[in-house]
Amino acid sequence: MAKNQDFEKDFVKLKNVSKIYRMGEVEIRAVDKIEFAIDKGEFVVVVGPSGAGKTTVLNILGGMDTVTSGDVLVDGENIAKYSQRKLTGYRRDDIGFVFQFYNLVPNLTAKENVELALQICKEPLDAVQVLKEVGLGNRLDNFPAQLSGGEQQRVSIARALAKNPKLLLCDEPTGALDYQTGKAILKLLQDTCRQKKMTVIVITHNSALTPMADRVIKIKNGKVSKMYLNENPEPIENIEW
Ligand SMILES: Nc1ncnc2c1ncn2[C@@H]1O[C@H](COP(=O)(O)OP(=O)(O)OP(=O)(O)O)[C@@H](O)[C@H]1O
Repeated sequence: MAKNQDFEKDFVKLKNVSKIYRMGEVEIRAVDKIEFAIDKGEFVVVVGPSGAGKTTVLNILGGMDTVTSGDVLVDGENIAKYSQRKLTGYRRDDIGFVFQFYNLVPNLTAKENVELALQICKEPLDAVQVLKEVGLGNRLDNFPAQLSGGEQQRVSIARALAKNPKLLLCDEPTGALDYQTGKAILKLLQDTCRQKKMTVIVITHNSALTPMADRVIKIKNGKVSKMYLNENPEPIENIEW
């Protein structure tokens, strides 16, 4: 992968970021002075046990949650210092989110689900074009209930990609899918990263998936326990788990 150009380095950078939830007397450090950086166009896998803080980190990066302290730099902007109003714009224009459950609107077709999301963002791509790219060119007018789980997840990925986001954030995107379908979705995410030079961050609890990533970030107890780069990331097809 052609990297190491200065402008692509540290596209995302978390500096000394903490997120503390206070529940009465109890203090939960979901994220504890975490630090890491990601270059532009990388395919990143975030792994760690349940409760390690993975979702909290992703939600902070996506502007869905705020930090207790620390700095969150995305494309040179410190979003930790954003007002609520600026964060709303950031979520709308700069972030594509893919969740375990697809969150499609049941009474809208695949095409309408994507178009709906595009109504609120600044520089959207063409909904039909993106649906074709994710392999759904012949399912544009189907409702979610007429699509398989994998196809519904493709719609939700198209919905996120059509926003032309700076970051594509995926929280357990294959959690509700069977093995083969999950693999196909991960392949789509890896291919998208390569073809669109999109920065893609995928959370998983499955450490067998780490060879597919350019960068692996292991999180434990709200901190990075290990981070490394794979010189030669494996195509998903070659990974078995
Ligand atoms: N809104 C909240 N209020 C209180 N505690 C929270 C809240 N959100 C998360 N936590 C706590 O913060 C810690 C980290 O949670 P988080 O969901 O980020 O972990 P995770 O690594 O994504 O886990 P999982 O793989 O199970 O989803 C957990 O102990 C969790 O209970």
